Amino acid sequence: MSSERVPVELCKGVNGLEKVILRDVRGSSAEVYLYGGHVTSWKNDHGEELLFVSSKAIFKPPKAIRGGIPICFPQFSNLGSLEQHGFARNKFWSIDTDPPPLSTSSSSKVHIDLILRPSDEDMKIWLNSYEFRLRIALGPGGDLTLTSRVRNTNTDGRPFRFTFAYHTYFSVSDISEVRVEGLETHDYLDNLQNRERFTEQGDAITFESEVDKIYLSTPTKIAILDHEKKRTFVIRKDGLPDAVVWNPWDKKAKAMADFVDDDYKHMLCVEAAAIEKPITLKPGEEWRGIQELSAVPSSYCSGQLDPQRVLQGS
Ligand SMILES: O=P(O)(O)OC[C@H]1O[C@@H](O)[C@H](O)[C@@H](O)[C@@H]1O
Repeated sequence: MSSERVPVELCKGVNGLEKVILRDVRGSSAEVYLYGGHVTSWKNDHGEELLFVSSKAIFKPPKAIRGGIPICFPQFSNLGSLEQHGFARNKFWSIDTDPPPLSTSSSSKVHIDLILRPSDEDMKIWLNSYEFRLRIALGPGGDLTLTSRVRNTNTDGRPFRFTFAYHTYFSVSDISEVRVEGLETHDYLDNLQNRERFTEQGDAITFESEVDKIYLSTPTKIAILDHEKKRTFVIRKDGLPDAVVWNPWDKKAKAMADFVDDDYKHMLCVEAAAIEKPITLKPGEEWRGIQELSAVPSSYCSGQLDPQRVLQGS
């Protein structure tokens, strides 16, 4: 069998870091680095890359990889005493060879299960014992599903709390041509204005300057319409009420060492998250957060993209 057709392959990526390649028979694929449990590539069956990863991304611990899907856990942003976005994105995860069964359709798809457990050193920083299981599954239509299961394994009866985000960087043709549907009329905390609370207008979200907002209690479906590419990303989420929308724009882009000055034009982060109400788990309890991504050709209606068909369709 040629290596092209192996559905799950463990190999070396940038700087010799281990990565897993998932390949579906129809041609779509995904790549996951064990460093960070970090998805760095998701391609459709035409081989087109759907995620953004900066050409200046630093694939070297302890820096998180700039792009793809970093996992923010157990802290989103600086909302706590841990490092920015928590530590999961710069830990080495392991392949979970015997995960507890997941009663979802992902078992029949090409998938890989990863696990993160704290080392003794880690437990000095976050004083909790946990098991974080991450399944990455690629469907026959090219859809990519990430399922996180976090279990409290503290032996002294203590509960713990955490916040979480799938910090997904979508690849877009030109940020000025992009609209996000599904967040209009929802409340958000503006990270650029001391996290003050506002209500979004009734129109789709478009981009002409830096955006860094945490939308609260959002619908389970959000669409990103890329007018120029005639492509729509659909995000379906479960267990993740909030959604962060981030684009650093030109000034912040220049200030980031692992980002090309123009990169902001070609990416948009829409992050399925649990932030406003942190998740609390007692020992033995488990939380699940699921994000399913699909990319579909956009349909047109009187020259306009027709997001309703995407949002209301199955
Ligand atoms: O540079 P980092 O740590 O990957 O964070 C990138 C951005 O991540 C977003 O989720 C935050 O809302 C932003 O405030 C932050 O700047």
